[in-house]
Amino acid sequence: MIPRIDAKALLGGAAASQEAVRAAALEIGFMVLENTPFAPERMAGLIETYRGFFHLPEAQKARVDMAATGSNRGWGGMRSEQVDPGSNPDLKEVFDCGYEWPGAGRAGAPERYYAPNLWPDAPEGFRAEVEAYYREALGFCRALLGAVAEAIGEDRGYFAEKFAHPMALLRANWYPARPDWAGDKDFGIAPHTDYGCLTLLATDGAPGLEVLRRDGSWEPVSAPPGAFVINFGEMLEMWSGGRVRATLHRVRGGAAERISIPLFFNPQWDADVSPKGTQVPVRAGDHLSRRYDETYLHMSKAKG
Ligand SMILES: O=C(O)CCC(=O)C(=O)O
Ligand SMILES: [Fe+2]
Repeated sequence: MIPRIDAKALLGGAAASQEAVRAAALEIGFMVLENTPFAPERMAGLIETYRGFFHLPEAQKARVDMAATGSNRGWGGMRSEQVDPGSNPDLKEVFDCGYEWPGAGRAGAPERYYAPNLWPDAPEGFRAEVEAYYREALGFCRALLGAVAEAIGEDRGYFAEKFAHPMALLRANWYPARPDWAGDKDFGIAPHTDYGCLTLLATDGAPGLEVLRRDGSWEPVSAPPGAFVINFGEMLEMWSGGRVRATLHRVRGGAAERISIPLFFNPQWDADVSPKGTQVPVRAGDHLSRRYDETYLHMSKAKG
């Protein structure tokens, strides 16, 4: 069972909440956070703002198509991403924006990790609302990662100091109703693990997300606006020496459209995410680049 945890109690240091997070991180890889600082109305509004964008005519969305760029900022159309080589490309559209760091080049960071965002001219107010959420969600993720570090027996700052310029990516997923012709290899998002440390996932409350249990069955999980599904990614699994679990999950897609908004909380590009005591460093940027090249089809094509 995926635990449901009170965010206020957790961030206030309540021992029972910490214990629940510890079990979630080390055994399940998923948890639901309730009683968060994000009001349900605000999150429902954000979802409607993204919906307004996804419902625009295709030609208008194409003006911010990431496929015309070498990076992953802006709109990604249907089947533009394949998260599982054994399944077909995903039946979803996405809108991605990320961390902008004007000094990235001077610091030696490759441009792709901190590429400039692309903003559509509609719906009105889209950019301001999304940017405000990005900033606040980033702050919340920082606090949360500190609490997770503590819960698994590390210093609060153990991971946090590698997030000065996080390669954090805010995405909206739009899953239209599952088409009649869809088969066994067609998913809204095929089974995958997330690439980074921690994912803060807001949803419209509709079911759809399923998490792989150890017995091989799939457990549905949902959270209404204002609550979040949290899961842990590949970098945190590596960084913690395999203690924290990055768990497979998927969305098949249903009769009605569905929107989810994950914030992938990734460390800064040059963070070493190898386990303690290993001789060979693993740079966060290299891991992310490899996974991006494998999944965004416009990037794997660009590589030849
Ligand atoms: O839509 C969802 O509930 C999950 C999305 C997801 O797993 C992802 O974007 O990585
Ligand atoms: Fe995911």
